[in-house]
Order: sequence, then structure tokens, then C-alpha cells
Amino acid sequence: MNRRYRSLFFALGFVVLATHLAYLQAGPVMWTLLVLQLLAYPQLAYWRAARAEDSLRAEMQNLLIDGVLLGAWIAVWGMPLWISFVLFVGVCVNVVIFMGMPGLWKGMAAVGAGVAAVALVQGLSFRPHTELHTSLLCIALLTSYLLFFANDAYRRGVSLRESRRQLGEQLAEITKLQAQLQEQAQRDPLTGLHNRRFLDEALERELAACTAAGLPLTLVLIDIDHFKRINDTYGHPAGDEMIRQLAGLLRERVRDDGLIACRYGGEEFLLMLPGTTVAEAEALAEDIRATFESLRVVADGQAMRTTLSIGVAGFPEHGARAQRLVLRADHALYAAKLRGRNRVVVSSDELASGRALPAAAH
Ligand SMILES: Nc1nc2c(ncn2[C@@H]2O[C@H](COP(=O)(O)OP(=O)(O)OP(=O)(O)O)[C@@H](O)[C@H]2O)c(=O)[nH]1
Repeated sequence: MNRRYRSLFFALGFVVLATHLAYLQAGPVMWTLLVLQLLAYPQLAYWRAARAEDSLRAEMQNLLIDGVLLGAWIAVWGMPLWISFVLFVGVCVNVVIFMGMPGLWKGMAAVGAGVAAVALVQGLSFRPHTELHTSLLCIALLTSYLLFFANDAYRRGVSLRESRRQLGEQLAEITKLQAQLQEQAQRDPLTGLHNRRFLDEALERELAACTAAGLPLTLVLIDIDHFKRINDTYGHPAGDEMIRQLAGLLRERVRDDGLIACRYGGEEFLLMLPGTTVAEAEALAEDIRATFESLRVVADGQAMRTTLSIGVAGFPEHGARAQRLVLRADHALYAAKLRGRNRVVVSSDELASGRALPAAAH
């Protein structure tokens, strides 16, 4: 990951340090070592990190090895001021970039270790002078080094902002899809009405709200009469069309806020009417029944007609719990079927106990 920078700046450093070696009139051994250090070593360091199991960890170690080696060079040359400064700052900037401030101490220790190693072997000398052109090249090298990193930080910042923007967009898309999925999970695909799962939750919620507000809530359970016969006579797609037509009619009648029409089962629909009394709901149910009775449903060129049986039960008269209310509406619907269909029946205590049902119902 650091190969480009290390190779580039060691190569530039070679130009700078070569001028100092020329000034020192260094022999071939020193030149060979410098070539190995500045031109061959970066490739070796990359090779080592690339082959390591944990490349990042190996590269961190490479940074410290850089520090030790450059520290040794500083000591070998008698600590020429500008060169020492540039190499020391270079090592420190590198370790801070890759390890943060805790890395600074490690970097300084590495340079110190290089200096100490040379001091042990050959003792320390102090020759701070560099030629003017070497000093100027040092300044240029350090400046370009820092500018390179600054530009890199800028580019990383830009790409980070771009990634954040893309992530934000993806998150918004996911949130939208989640909302769509949730909505679909609560809808019946044939009619687009809410499904039973949605209603079961909504009913608990609305019942609690109506109880707290002292408002009535009425359920209207609607079932298509002789629907099996419709399917058998006209075909299943025609039956579907009839279900859709009834759904359309119900949707039209419960357009007000808070009133909900749902497909409760195959050919069974439930209206939840918060704030509506049993008498109001009964009138609405009667209107729906009469409208549907006169409706000619056309599917595949065939006109069909049938009727609805409807049961009505309301809070607080017929119960205070959701399940109880649905059961009471179901009993009333059952009574409507038994009394000859095509009618609206309101729940009563007799119906709930089974006393008001014809013998066939027992
Ligand atoms: N076309 C169609 N038919 C359905 C759908 N869901 C349920 N059904 C059919 O609805 C019919 C309901 O039949 P039954 O429960 O016997 O009721 P019914 O024939 O209406 O008789 P009553 O309710 O007593 O008047 C069954 O034949 C189901 O196959 C659907 O989505 N589309």
C-alpha cells in the first residue's frame, strides 16, 4: 500500500543524498550501500509486506525499519543538519499517517535505534554542514513530500464524502424498499385492500384509542353469497372479478379517515369503523348490500349477479376486546346466512349464545 510513496521519495532522496555523497567524496562501498538502500530496499519492503499474512502489520513494521535504517545513515554521515531534519521529519510523518500519534514515539525510537547502532559500532561524529544546493534540494524534497501527502489526504476526503453520499442514497433506497415491502405485506394482492394481518393489528390499536376517547367502534363482516356457485358456473377468473368489484365498492364507502376495509378471507371482507355507532354501521351495511345486489358484474362477456350476507357488531355494546367483537360479527353473519342470506344482521346476546339461531345452526 505504501510502495508508490516509498519508491518515489526514496528515489528523489537518492538525488539529494547523492549530492552529499559527492561532497563527502564517498567511496564505491558507500555509493553501493546508498543505491541498495534507496532504490532496492523499497521494492524489498513491498515484497515483504505483500507476502505477509497480515500485510498491514508488515507494512507498519516496514515503517519502523525505514526509521532504523535512515537513523543509521544520519549517524554514518555525522548528522548533517538539513539531511537529518528531512529524513527525521519524513519518518515521523509516515508513522503518524499510518499509526496516529502513538506511532510518533515508535518512529522516533526507531530513528534513535539506528543512530545508537552506528554509535556503538563506530562512535558518533558531528558534521552538520551540507552544500547549499544539497540544503535547497532537502527543502524541495520535504516540501514536495508534504504536499504529496496533503493532496492524498484531500483526495481521500473527497472520496470519503462521495462514499458517504452514495451510502446515504443507498440507505434511502433501502428504507423506501423496506416501506414498500411492509406495505405489500399488509395488502391483499388481488384487491389492493389491507389484509387480515394488518387489520388484526389495526383493530387492537383503534379499539384502544376508541376506548380511551370514549368513542364507539363497529365491525361489519361481509360475505359473498353462493360464491362457490359463481366460481363453478363462470370460472375462477370471473369469481376474482367479482371480488375486485366488491372491494372497489367497499373502498368507495369507507373513504373517510380511519375507516378501513380489508379482505378478511377468500370471499369475506371486514370493515373497521372507528367512531361509528352500530346503527350508523348497520345503515352503511344495508346500503352496501343493496348496491351490490343490483350490481351486474361482467367478466369475459358474462354478466353475474349475487348478494351479500353481513354481520355487524360494535364496541361497547357487543364486547370490549378485538377477538370478541370479530366473533360477535361472525355470529351475526352466520345468522344472516341461516336466515336466507342477502341481509344484514346486527349481533345480539341471543345470537351470541346461539339461542336465536335456527335449529340447523346448532
Ligand atoms: N375466484 C376466487 N374464489 C375464491 C377465492 N378465495 C376463495 N374462493 C372460493 O370461494 C368459495 C367459498 O365457498 P363457500 O365457503 O362454500 O361459500 P359460498 O359458496 O359463498 O356459500 P355461502 O357463503 O354459504 O353463501 C370457495 O369455492 C373458494 O374456492 C379467490 O380469491 N378467488
